[in-house]
Amino acid sequence: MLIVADENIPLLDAFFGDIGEIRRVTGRTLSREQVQDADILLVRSVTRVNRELLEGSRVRFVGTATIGTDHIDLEWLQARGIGFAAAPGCNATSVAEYVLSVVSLFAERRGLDDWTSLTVGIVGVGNVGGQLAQCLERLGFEVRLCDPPRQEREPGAELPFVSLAEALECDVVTLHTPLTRHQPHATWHMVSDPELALIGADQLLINGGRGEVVDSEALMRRLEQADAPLVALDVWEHEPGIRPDLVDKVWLATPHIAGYSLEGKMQGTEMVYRALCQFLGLPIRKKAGQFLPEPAVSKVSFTSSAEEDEAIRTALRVCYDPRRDDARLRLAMRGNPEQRAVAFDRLRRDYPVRRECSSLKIQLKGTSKSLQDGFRALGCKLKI
Ligand SMILES: NC(=O)C1=CN([C@@H]2O[C@H](COP(=O)(O)OP(=O)(O)OC[C@H]3O[C@@H](n4cnc5c(N)ncnc54)[C@H](O)[C@@H]3O)[C@@H](O)[C@H]2O)C=CC1
Ligand SMILES: O=C(O)C(=O)[C@H](O)COP(=O)(O)O
Repeated sequence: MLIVADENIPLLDAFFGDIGEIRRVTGRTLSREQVQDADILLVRSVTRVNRELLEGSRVRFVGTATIGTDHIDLEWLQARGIGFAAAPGCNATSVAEYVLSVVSLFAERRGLDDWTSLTVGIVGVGNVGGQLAQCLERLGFEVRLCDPPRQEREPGAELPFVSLAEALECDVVTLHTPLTRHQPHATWHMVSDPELALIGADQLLINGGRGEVVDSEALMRRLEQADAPLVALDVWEHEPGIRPDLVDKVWLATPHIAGYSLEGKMQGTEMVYRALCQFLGLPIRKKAGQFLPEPAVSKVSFTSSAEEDEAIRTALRVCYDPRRDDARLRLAMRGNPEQRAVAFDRLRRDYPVRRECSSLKIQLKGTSKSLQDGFRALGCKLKI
């Protein structure tokens, strides 16, 4: 059995080595010829999987080790009877930690002692938005949730949903919707001139979903105005050929790596492995956890002198500080368009190991219950 797989999927040999022969390919440039004789195709978000790629091939199962599926023509796969699996929720914790870290930097920039005084509007309350909301609420933030499809599906739900306009009133607005083009709730360019006009200079807009959810022409126009909001973009229209002038204008610019914790990537591989085993009728013998290495930083201690917010933010940034990715992306924006696109993908391919807060043991001596609860909200292991 031939498995054609994106070389950026971690642990390919460990998970799939005894299922078939693996041919590693560059996901961005995968061609019909490379996939023609494959039985199984494993991709990440950069490969468009559709009729143009697969017509006439032997492929009978496609797996994407990602949450998003906007790069896959699901209808065509279904019509052809080709098996499919994605990895819902695999890197939701990683994205939530990215957002928390960005919010912590924003609070510092605003000179806030208490970062939980910020209100946070979450647009798209699925695996990522839901996990983020839960964590923020446990930390003491006021959170507003906007998810019209869920609001319709769950009319009697306990969760109070708000409109997009109401979410846009929050100090921080963070986008976690999939990219969709079908009405009534299409997200393509969901945030354009009218929506951007609703957020002002003391607010922060984060996009951790898909680049095309925000109209980048409109965003450029808004960022040229004196009362423009701060913007943190992890995802961009037209990746990898993103606009350097937009990178210049946004406050925090990262190369679509919010979900790039090692745990998140490895879980993505495991989920596709499990689905493939089911598809082929094979026993499931492996788990991502068995391959997780020891983290570089495993323990952090705080004493009774620790200031609560400060301690939480320190631990968060031990795991992930987006400023390093921001600096690297800005450097990568030198050169001509082709060089910039290559540099964008290289940053993602050669991404350093990043671990989630759950990899961190927090030692607390004489600290308050609320600080302990804060670390629990982050998923850290506690030693009290
Ligand atoms: N930046 C990154 O590295 C990553 C980005 N993503 C992106 O984040 C997206 C969300 O991920 P999950 O939460 O796991 O997906 P999910 O499918 O669990 O949740 C998405 C939520 O968005 C809601 N939604 C759909 N249309 C909406 C609209 N017009 N307005 C408001 N809400 C709407 C849905 O009802 C759903 O509850 C993915 O589809 C993917 O595109 C995911 C992982 C990593
Ligand atoms: O899971 C998703 O959806 C994502 O956006 C991934 O984190 C993107 O990673 P790549 O598939 O582009 O490596």
